[in-house]
Amino acid sequence: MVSIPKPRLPTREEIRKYWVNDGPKALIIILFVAANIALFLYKFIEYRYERSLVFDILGYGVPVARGSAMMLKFNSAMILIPVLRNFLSFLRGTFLNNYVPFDKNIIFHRYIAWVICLATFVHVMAHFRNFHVQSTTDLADLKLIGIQEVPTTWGLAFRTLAGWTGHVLCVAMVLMFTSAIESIRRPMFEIFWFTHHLFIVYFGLLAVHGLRGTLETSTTWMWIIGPCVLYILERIIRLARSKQTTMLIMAKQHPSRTIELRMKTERFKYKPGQYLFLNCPTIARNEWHPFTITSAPEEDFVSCHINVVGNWTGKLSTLLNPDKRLGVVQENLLNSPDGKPILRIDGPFGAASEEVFKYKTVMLIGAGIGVTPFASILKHIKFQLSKAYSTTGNTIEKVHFFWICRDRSSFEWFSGIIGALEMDNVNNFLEIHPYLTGALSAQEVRDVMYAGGDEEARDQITGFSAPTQFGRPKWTEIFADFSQRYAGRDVGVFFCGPKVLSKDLYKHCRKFTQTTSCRYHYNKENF
Ligand SMILES: Cc1cc2nc3c(=O)[nH]c(=O)nc-3n(C[C@H](O)[C@H](O)[C@H](O)COP(=O)(O)OP(=O)(O)OC[C@H]3O[C@@H](n4cnc5c(N)ncnc54)[C@H](O)[C@@H]3O)c2cc1C
Ligand code: HEM
Repeated sequence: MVSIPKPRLPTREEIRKYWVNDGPKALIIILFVAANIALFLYKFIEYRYERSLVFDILGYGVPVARGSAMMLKFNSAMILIPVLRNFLSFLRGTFLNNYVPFDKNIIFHRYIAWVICLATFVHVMAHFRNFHVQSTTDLADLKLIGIQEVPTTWGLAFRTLAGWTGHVLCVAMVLMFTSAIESIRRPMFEIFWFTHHLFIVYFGLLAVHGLRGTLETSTTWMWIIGPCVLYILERIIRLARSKQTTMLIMAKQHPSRTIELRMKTERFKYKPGQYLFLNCPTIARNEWHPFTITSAPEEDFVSCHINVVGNWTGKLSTLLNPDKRLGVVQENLLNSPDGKPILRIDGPFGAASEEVFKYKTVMLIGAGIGVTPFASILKHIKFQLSKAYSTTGNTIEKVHFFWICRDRSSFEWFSGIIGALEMDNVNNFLEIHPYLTGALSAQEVRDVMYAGGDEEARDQITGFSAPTQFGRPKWTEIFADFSQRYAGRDVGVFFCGPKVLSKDLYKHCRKFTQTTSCRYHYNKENF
């Protein structure tokens, strides 16, 4: 006979392990859902039971429309918070960072948006029912609830402030939502970006939508004014920063379609792992693209490494390197040939990789250009090492750096920094694990086979003393090994690269946190 285990409460250790990767997000979602249910019920109950005269005359349409409107006010106030980049970067520096998963901001923004979508649907359906009921109710009954004439359905839908603004709001939302779904946003980012600015229409119309309400005075503006003011401040800060002069001190073309930019701008203070937005007015006046900062705060310039993948990055590469040369292609440039500033910078902004310094043991996993956040972090550690690392407050004891590249040339731009770190490897703090996932060309195979002399001690692909492994990392074996080495410890896992690999790593972190005494804290960045 199969025995069914008795249900039991989770132990403190089980809760602790669950909390490691899923706790903060789950808690916020529970609070968010509870707040929505509570707000809906609060208004629903008021119009169903306390103002029952309205209910007796117009039926369920009113309490449902009021309940969903309450949700819309709350969620419209909330939706701006996760996109206040400067505000969130500030909050990351406070105690809240221990409880709030700030790097999941866009996920929350999307969740809130979909709740808005659901509440809008319910609200619109309930109002269409109301319009029908109102247009077929006796005037004497309508007068009891303050309505002075029997309206038509058409009149209610299009000739009232709430009616026409509601319809325009729906059209704006359909455009915003359809252009924001991943299959449109990824390949047509600009279309998404410009359509998304219909949020200005959204907030403008939302503020006035209920102003001529017959049943109660509209309070929507009170809900949204705070976040809107914060958002306007955010845009003012971005604008002010973008006006600062930026000098392109060097542009260097690397072999792997990567262009390195070294810039100097006024008052630009950042932490390792942060990112910035770049704008090139010659290419597009209003287009800002995010790039991770690859220099360390100790350096006297700000650098980014840009993979040429599409329209904007392609145009930037052509502007800076029209002859497609390798090496340094521009120096000390302030303006483009058309006289406009060559580059404008907005930032810095906080990212998941900033959290690296919270852990003693970390796994940094960079795939392809996803290695950029770790460039700044590793360089920063190198600078700290050279000035008595242990006294600076940084506590990292062990860094496992997994670097996964498809071709040999992709190792080129960053290998100098890693090589230098390897030489300076105090207490063996850095272990490098290079992986080459693509095949070598015939020439590369010859180079590797016939290289000799002193070079033999070093890996022929990367130049590191750690040998390059061919193929993809075997994560199950790696995690099993680390779980023994770091038993009982908290290990920060930081990944930047493609989504599929991110999902795989996340699964491994969860599984090995649940099944071993090692606690893996997963953090990711997706470009
Ligand atoms: C936080 C962050 C840090 C990044 N760091 C780096 C880096 O260090 N090096 C690097 O090479 N790339 C980085 N990227 C990716 C880089 O922003 C895009 O490759 C670049 O914007 C592509 O623009 P495009 O017009 O040439 O390509 P497109 O063909 O238009 O787009 C290629 C991809 O980039 C995305 N994308 C396009 N425009 C934007 C934009 N304005 N904002 C966000 N995503 C966009 C698209 O969704 C698409 O997936 C980062 C992205 C993010 C979000
Ligand atoms: C009523 C609905 C929505 C409103 C009012 C809204 C509002 C905003 C605002 C104000 C921004 C910030 C723009 C900036 O500062 O540069 C933004 C960004 C963004 N929104 Fe929305 N949005 C809505 C719906 C959605 C939906 C449905 C999705 C996706 C499914 C989405 C995905 C995004 C993304 C990916 C960003 C970019 C964030 C970043 O990179 O900083 N939004 N949105």
